[in-house]
Amino acid sequence: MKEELELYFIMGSQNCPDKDPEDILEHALKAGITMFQFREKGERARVGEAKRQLAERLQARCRAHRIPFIVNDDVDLAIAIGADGVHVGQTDEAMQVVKERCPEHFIIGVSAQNAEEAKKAIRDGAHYIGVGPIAATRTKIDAKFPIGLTGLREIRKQVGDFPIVAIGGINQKNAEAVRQAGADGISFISVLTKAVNIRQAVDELKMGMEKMHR
Ligand SMILES: Cc1ncc(COP(=O)(O)OP(=O)(O)O)c(N)n1
Ligand SMILES: Cc1ncsc1CCOP(=O)(O)O
Ligand SMILES: [Mg+2]
Repeated sequence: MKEELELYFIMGSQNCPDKDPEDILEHALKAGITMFQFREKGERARVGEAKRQLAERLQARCRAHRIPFIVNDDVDLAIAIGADGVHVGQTDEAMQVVKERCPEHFIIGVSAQNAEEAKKAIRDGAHYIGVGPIAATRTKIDAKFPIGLTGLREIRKQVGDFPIVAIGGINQKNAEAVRQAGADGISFISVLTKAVNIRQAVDELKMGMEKMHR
C-alpha cells in the first residue's frame, strides 16, 4: 500500500476546465504517478452519465498502466464500474456501510485531520488515511484550516507505521519536508493540473520523496 501512495494524483474535470482530463492523466501516468483518484465534484463538475463516462475513460488509462483507480465519495459509482477502491471523508458515507457494500479487494481510504479521526479510521478498517490539509489550498473551497507539518508529525506518532498519504497545498518545494514529517506518500491536484510540464513536475515531486529512501 505504501508504495502505491507515493505519488497519488487526484483530479476531476473541474480542475482542468481548459484542458482534456484524459490527456493530463495520460501524461501523469507516463511520468510515474503511483495511484489515481477520480474526484469529480464542485462547480462545473460532470454528473450522471457524463460523470460515469469520464470515470470509465480515466479508469481505462489507469488499467493500461496498472495503476489503482480510486473513486472519491461516490461509492455507487466505484462499485458500478469496478474501481479499485474508494476514498471517503469524515462527512461522507459511514465506514461501516462502505465496508459492507464494497468488494473485499477494494482499497478504502479515509480522510483524517487529527489523531482521533486517524485512529478511528484505522479501527473501522481503512487501508490508508489521507492526512491534511497540510498547507493552504485553493483547490477545495471547504478545506479545513491547515494542520502543517506539526499536525502531520503528531498523527504519524500516534498511528505507528500505518499508511499515510498527505494532502493539501503539496508541491515541489514542500514534498521533501512532508515526507520527512512522516508521510508515506503525497497526494496533489493543482501541482499537475496547472503544470506547464507534467513530466518535470512529477520528476521534481519524486525527487522530494526519494531523498528519504534508504
Ligand atoms: C487522499 C485524500 N485525502 C483526503 C481527501 C479529502 O476527502 P474529503 O475530506 O472527503 O473531501 P473531498 O475530497 O471529498 O472534497 C481526498 N479526497 N483524498
Ligand atoms: C481534496 C483535498 N482535501 C484536502 S485539501 C484538498 C485539495 C488538494 O488540492 P491541491 O493539491 O491543489 O492543494
Ligand atoms: Mg469526500
